[in-house]
Amino acid sequence: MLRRYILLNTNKFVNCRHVSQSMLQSTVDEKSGIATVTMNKPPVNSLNLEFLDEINTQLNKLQKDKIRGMILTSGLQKVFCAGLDITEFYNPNPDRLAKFWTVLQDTWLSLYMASFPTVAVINGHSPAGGCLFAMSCDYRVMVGPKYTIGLNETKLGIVAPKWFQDTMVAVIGQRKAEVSLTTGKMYTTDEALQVGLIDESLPDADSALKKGTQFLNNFQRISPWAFKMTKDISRQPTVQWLIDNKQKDLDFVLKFMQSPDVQKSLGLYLQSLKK
Ligand SMILES: CCCCCCCCCCC/C=C/C(=O)SCCNC(=O)CCNC(=O)[C@H](O)C(C)(C)COP(=O)(O)OP(=O)(O)OC[C@H]1O[C@@H](n2cnc3c(N)ncnc32)[C@H](O)[C@@H]1OP(=O)(O)O
Repeated sequence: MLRRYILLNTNKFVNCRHVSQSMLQSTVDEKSGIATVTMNKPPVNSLNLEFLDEINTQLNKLQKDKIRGMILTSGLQKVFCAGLDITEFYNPNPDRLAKFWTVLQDTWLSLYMASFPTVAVINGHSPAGGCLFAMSCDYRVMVGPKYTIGLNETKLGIVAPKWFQDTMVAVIGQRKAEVSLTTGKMYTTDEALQVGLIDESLPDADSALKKGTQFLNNFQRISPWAFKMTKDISRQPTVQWLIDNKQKDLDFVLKFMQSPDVQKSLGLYLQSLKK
């Protein structure tokens, strides 16, 4: 559907195509070809099976539409994305858990290897899976100073899978990633900037969106083919393990998540969140 002059979260009217409207809003600026994909699943954009499926479908559609770049952001007040929906793991139905994990693997591959340049405008907290999504974009602009970002899995009594860990290593390096992962460190915006987990920190969402757009505009003078080949070569070592081990990764998660110790930790963590 083509709609002109719709209001974007920058409070500016722009010429754009409205692609979808549900838990995910996607608009494409017709002049620049840049899509803004806004996650809008209250209260915290937690990634459950249906939401992940919608994100993956949208990423594949944007790829087919040959957009020139994408900004991934949140429509919520103070959360970019709270990570994977923990209720998918707690007392799971094995069939649903298998579908959930498979869609997560596919969504990550679609985002990490997107043929177009991607920017995460991190306008709220971004733990665990939220941090994974941000790290999978080509550039990260975060609104500071009050939000946090990191892979906090050990704090839940669980383990970040190899491909989560490898994604962090690719962004901040082996040593910093190891300390960050083992301690389940959640970084403040300033700390994240210092360690290289984010590329820029801006005081408000509007300036962060502008900065993200500026980054994407760099690619107006770069051939999409040259961009994609370069990104493929750079990211291939990080994705190859999952491509070769999707079933093994899934089998491990199914077994791990059904173990009584892990269920106990998750139950306690869920309870602490409710408090
Ligand atoms: C050898 C190899 C082994 C490999 C084995 C692999 C095993 C699998 C690995 C799985 C990897 C997991 C990745 C993840 O992403 S797990 C999710 C981690 N996320 C978190 O810890 C975030 C928790 N949430 C928060 O910290 C806060 O909610 C947040 C800062 C994001 C926002 O705070 P705020 O005060 O705004 O909101 P509330 O805390 O009041 O939350 C509102 C309601 O939302 C519920 N909630 C929050 N987060 C989640 C979530 N991730 N999933 C489900 N539900 C969530 C929260 O309970 C509140 O609910 P109620 O309104 O009902 O109280």
